[in-house]
Amino acid sequence: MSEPRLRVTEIFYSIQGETSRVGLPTVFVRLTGCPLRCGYCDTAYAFQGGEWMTLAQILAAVAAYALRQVTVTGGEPLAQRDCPALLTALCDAGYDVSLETSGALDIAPVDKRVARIVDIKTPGSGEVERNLWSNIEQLTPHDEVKFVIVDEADYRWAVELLRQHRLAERCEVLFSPVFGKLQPRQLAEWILRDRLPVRLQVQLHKVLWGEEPGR
Ligand SMILES: C[S@@+](CC[C@H](N)C(=O)[O-])C[C@H]1O[C@@H](n2cnc3c(N)ncnc32)[C@H](O)[C@@H]1O
Ligand SMILES: Nc1nc2[nH]cc(C(=O)O)c2c(=O)[nH]1
Ligand code: SF4
Ligand SMILES: [Mg+2]
Repeated sequence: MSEPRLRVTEIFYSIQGETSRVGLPTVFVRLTGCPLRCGYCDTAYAFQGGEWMTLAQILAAVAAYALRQVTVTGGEPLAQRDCPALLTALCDAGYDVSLETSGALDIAPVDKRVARIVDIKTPGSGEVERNLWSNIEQLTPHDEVKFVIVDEADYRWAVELLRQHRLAERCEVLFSPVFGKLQPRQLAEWILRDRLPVRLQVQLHKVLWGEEPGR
């Protein structure tokens, strides 16, 4: 077998802006390419291009930041064959590793030490038919599911899924408004009204830096 190599758009460090790890200084490895086209995607610059890197090159670039938290994202990281090998190598190197994934690809090959953040694509994303529903049974308390919500119809849809699959009993559940499209305050009011056992999250990095790439 050839040495694992991945196409990488950027490796940078920032304040974690999403998930329950929000606020922690984190190194991000953004892998190139995505088979989905969510209407709201804020990372379309990662669809093409990138640079091929070996595992050793990626590990060296991550190590240079001297942080404990590492997030692998994209694009859609699991669309690259060698992503599971990268995640295992990062765990072996002692990092606290999380993965941001669209929920369209099987999360089973991912190292169990990795916190898998699984986005469930809503109708408003335009990619709802890509959800791989078998991922839900694989979620553990170490993982998180996330709904990125465009409008009230998306909200209602997410609440229905939450109840149907008892998601809050499986793992942390995140509800996040699409930036610039749904007011965080509106989503907060709905969550409070319905007494939902979910965590509201806004993208903290956009509060801090706006929509700058590499943040
Ligand atoms: C850029 S994606 C990369 C990982 C993977 N492709 C996914 O969709 O989960 C990282 C996260 O950003 C979210 N996201 C993308 N654009 C957004 C926006 N405009 N507002 C809020 N969240 C957004 C996605 O839904 C996803 O949860
Ligand atoms: N600061 C910051 N935090 C993030 N958490 C998840 C991100 C992502 O793009 O997946 C992200 C990102 O792009 N920037
Ligand atoms: S799956 Fe993620 S990277 Fe791909 S288009 Fe949707 S939000 Fe963007
Ligand atoms: Mg982002």
